[in-house]
Amino acid sequence: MNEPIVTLQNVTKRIGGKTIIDKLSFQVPQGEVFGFLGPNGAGKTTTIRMMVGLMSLSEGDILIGGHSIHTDFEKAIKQVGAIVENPEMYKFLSGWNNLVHYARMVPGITHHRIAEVVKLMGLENRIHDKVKTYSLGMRQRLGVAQAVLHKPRLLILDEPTNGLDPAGIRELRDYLRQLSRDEGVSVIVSSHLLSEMELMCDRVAIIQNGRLVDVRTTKELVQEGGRGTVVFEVSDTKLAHQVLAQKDGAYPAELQQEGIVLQLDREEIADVTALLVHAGVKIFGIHPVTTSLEDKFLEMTGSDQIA
Ligand SMILES: Nc1ncnc2c1ncn2[C@@H]1O[C@H](COP(=O)(O)OP(=O)(O)OP(=O)(O)O)[C@@H](O)[C@H]1O
Repeated sequence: MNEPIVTLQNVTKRIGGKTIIDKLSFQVPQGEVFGFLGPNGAGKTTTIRMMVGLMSLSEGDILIGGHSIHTDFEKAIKQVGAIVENPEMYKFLSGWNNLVHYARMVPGITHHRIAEVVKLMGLENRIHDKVKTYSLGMRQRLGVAQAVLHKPRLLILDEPTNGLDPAGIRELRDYLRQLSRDEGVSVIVSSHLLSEMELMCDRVAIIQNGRLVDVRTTKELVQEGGRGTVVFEVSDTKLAHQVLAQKDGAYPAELQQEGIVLQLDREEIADVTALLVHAGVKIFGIHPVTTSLEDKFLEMTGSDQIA
């Protein structure tokens, strides 16, 4: 693992005698897109507010680029760009003028740098239009552009995909990946949307009730996801059913209107496909019904609060 950009050490937050965050410890390696995943009320926003200095810690420490948020606050926070609540933009100004206005408050930001981030976030064609004419996705990207103007090493976005449609989510993901590649910035995004995290992140920390459940690469989570429901759309469902029935109950299949339905892990999907093709059954489609990350999440947290 690279040197971590963020280290949480036993981070605890109590409000009014209630423990909201309970001894949370994990590290975010540099250069990763890291997901902070948990059901509503798990404590994602509270943790992020502590990471960006908007809220004090009751106990523990957060190191950013090796600097303690307690003893070296200025140096720690200088390395962070963030969108915690909706980014405040002047809707009647252009995107460009919003960035120029913001840049006046931060020493050392040139017009050249503004143009650079505008290009990085794919806003160059519309940057001189008023923000009120922007789509939600464009406003989010303008917010990200603003947050990275000062070249932070770490970008933190709280629920950045809220309200975006799937196309907007994919677009944001691609721009964040590009930003991570081109500027070497590490990105932390929080979400309760598992399918998004799977697409967007290299690694995820899963939290529930203010406690860490697990930290895994999304690849590991998907591979370990266990069995999921898979629908095979085939030319002859009866023949397919017979072929699988001959395998001594190894592949119990249900016949449904849309095809045959089985509970399989990844390896078994390949085996069943080979069996059917070998028996002369045409396969028109193989559709996993739930993503394995979602199954894994339910298994880990026992929560039904997923999107
Ligand atoms: N200022 C506060 N006073 C009392 N309780 C609070 C305060 N802020 C947060 N909480 C509680 O702490 C818990 C965690 O809240 P938090 O907003 O961090 O969760 P979250 O994971 O970001 O959830 P969501 O996805 O709904 O935003 C919740 O039970 C919330 O009610």
